Formats: sequence, C-alpha cells, structure tokens
Amino acid sequence: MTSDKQQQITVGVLALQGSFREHISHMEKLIQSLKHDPSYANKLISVKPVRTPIDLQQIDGLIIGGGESTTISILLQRTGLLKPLQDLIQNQKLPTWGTCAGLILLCDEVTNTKIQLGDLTYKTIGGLDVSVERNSFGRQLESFTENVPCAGFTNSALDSFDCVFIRAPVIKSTVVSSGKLKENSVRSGRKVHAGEAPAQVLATVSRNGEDLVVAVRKGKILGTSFHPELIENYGFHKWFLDEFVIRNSI
Ligand SMILES: NC(=O)CC[C@H](N)C(=O)O
Repeated sequence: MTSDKQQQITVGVLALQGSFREHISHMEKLIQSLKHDPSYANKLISVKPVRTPIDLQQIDGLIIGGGESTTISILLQRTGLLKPLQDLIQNQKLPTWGTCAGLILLCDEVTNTKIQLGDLTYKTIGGLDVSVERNSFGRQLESFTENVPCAGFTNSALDSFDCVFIRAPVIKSTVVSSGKLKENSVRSGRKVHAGEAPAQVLATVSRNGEDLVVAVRKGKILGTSFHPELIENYGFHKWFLDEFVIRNSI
C-alpha cells in the first residue's frame, strides 16, 4: 500500500530504437536496490518506456539511450514526439540524460552527419548549446572501454568509471556559433537565452595530447558520449536520479 505522503517519481526511457532495454533494466535494478534504503522510504520510484506523446505525461525525468541517432531522429518525427520533447526539454526543463546517440540528439549543433534521411531531414531535439561531432573516434571497430576520471560528478562512486565508447561522439565546442554552418552539419535552431550558463565539462579522454570532451552538463541536461547502461554499475543511473530528477522535484 502506498501512504499519502509517498512521492511518485517516474523516469521515462525513450524506447524507439537502441539501448533502451538496458537503461530500463538498470533503472529497475537500481530501484530494487533502493527499496530498503531509508532515504528513499517516502518515494515511489518507477521507470516506464516512452514511445508516444501520451507516454510523456507525468514523467519527472527522461533517458535517451545509445543507438543510431539518424534512425531515432526519423522515429521521433514519425511518432510526433519531436515537438513535445523539444518543449519539455528546452522550455520546461525536464531533467534529461542522453547517452551517445541520445547525447547527439540533445545537442544544438551536430557535425559529420547525414542530413537527408529518405523523405525527412536529420533533426535534433536540442537544448544543449554545444557542437558535437558524430563518430568522432572512427568506426565500430574502433570502439573501446576506458577508465575515465569523472571529477565533475558529485557522487564519489563515479570518481573513475569504466566507460564504453561505441562509434562515440565528441563535444567539439561548448558554444554554438551563429556563423555559417559547416558542410554535413545541422543545428536545432534553438535560440540561446541571454545569460544562459554554458555547458559544464564533466569528463574528458586524452588523445594525442588533446583532451576530448565526453561528458557535459547544462542545467537539467546531462550528456555522455559513453554508455553506463552497458556495464554492471548503477552509479551513474543513481547519480542522474538523485542529482537531476529527485533534486528537481523537491
Ligand atoms: N553508440 C551509439 O549510440 C552510436 C551513435 C551513432 N554513432 C550515431 O551517430 O548515432
């Protein structure tokens, strides 16, 4: 039985394509592990797949997993989810976490991409005013796992974390210029509000003496190039739940 005082918290997982089952399973295991934790005693936490605009009702946070961002972009447009998601994330500040393809879809500028997708064009949800390069580490064969120090996270379980990179993107700039768009690039068209704080860099990996940005946060949006849903560690999901979803709802 749920007492009147229990606070319902629902995390949605976009379930159109890609690693949504893994995110749902991680959230379910995390919720199970919190069942006997007194700090969550007054909370009724659940996770649900999001496939249509109606599924967006009554969610307190959203995870967009990895996969193929071109395919997810097509499906977002075909299901009518793109516009309501843009409104929820850009204007209503729904706590949202994107991993890999999910991160790409949250960026205001995407480079190294196909633009024409059959009868549709590549559209991102936007909200993170950063420029992201798709497939930045190369092809599927160049996928790798690396222990990345995640100093920007306020959860010591994440001090360093085994990060899985699969045809991963890199954030090339934390400011989207208003200049001419490069070839094979798209922008969300979102207007950045005056005084909007820039994205904060949370983690980098070093390649040829260069620090490549692989995790950022801006307000209620979290983006990671890697896939915490693919390793047996729920620390990242817990951090998103605590820091973004629950803190937001208090
Ligand atoms: N693992 C992933 O999510 C890969 C992302 C993919 N390269 C894309 O651009 O959509």
